[in-house]
Amino acid sequence: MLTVRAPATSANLGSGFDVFGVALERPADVVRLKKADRVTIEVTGAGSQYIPEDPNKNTVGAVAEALDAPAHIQIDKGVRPASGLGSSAASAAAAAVGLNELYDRGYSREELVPIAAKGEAVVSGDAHDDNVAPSIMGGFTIATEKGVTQVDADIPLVACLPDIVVSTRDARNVVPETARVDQMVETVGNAAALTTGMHRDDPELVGQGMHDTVVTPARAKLIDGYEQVREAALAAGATGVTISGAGPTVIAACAEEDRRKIASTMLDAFGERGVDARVYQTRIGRGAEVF
Ligand SMILES: Nc1ncnc2c1ncn2[C@@H]1O[C@H](COP(=O)(O)OP(=O)(O)O)[C@@H](O)[C@H]1O
Ligand SMILES: N[C@@H](CCOP(=O)(O)O)C(=O)O
Repeated sequence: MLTVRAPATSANLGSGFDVFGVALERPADVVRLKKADRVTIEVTGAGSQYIPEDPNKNTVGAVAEALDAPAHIQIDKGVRPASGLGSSAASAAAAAVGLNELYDRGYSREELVPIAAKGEAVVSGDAHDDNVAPSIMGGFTIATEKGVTQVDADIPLVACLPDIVVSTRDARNVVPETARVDQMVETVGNAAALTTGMHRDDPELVGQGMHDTVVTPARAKLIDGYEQVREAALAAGATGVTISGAGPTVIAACAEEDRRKIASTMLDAFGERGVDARVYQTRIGRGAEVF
């Protein structure tokens, strides 16, 4: 029996749609794996009633198949599904890291990223790597077709999860098919600022780089109160605010000393719209850990 803790992640960070991602210090999924003749899955924890235990429908089933590694897989969800915090990816990342070790397959962390992404294809129809990459490798990741670049960044974050369900599949359907050249120019500038900010552990530069006028405005319509929460967080000192992944979580970058105030301000702003929410005061953290 092997236990793996794989962290929640925040993908996109505004300017890095389908490319950027960060591992969060908390929350996380804890997955226990035992060799078996066939794949069986058991799910407990946050939102487990909405997660299928059928290996053809759970992200870990696709990973076990890709690694030819049948096992009994117990998933204790710390990351609620359809949260924008890489819930489906956290389980897939844990399964990839755990089964690789259990069956001694010898893949590197980077090689496990496309394998774990096969799980994402099961739920969102697309094998995007931007959640599984940071959940497996930790820190800030840039995932492209050429592979993953990883930086051990340290930035304080607030992730505010409203009691709204937005499935990644639905949120991908509202992404505009085209962007203007001026939006492309702005996106390149913001993405470059964010990447430099990650290298320097600079929350100002990271926050500045989270601005996006292409994908975020289209998706904001799916999150009741998004604009109010964003403005409240910025007024409380956040250096940047955007939708985490496909939403509905709203994520803010900040200086350490402002984090607590920003967290309570975001909760209050959702509350004023009559939306219950929970908040994680967190920071960029490590990738999947095996116990
Ligand atoms: N191991 C898993 N953990 C979480 N969700 C899963 C898992 N396997 C399948 N799913 C399904 O994936 C969907 C949630 O994934 P997604 O919409 O990408 O949300 P998130 O942004 O939290 O990853 C739900 O329909 C859920 O039932
Ligand atoms: N790049 C993807 C990321 C989805 O993240 P999730 O945490 O909502 O699953 C997208 O924006 O569609």
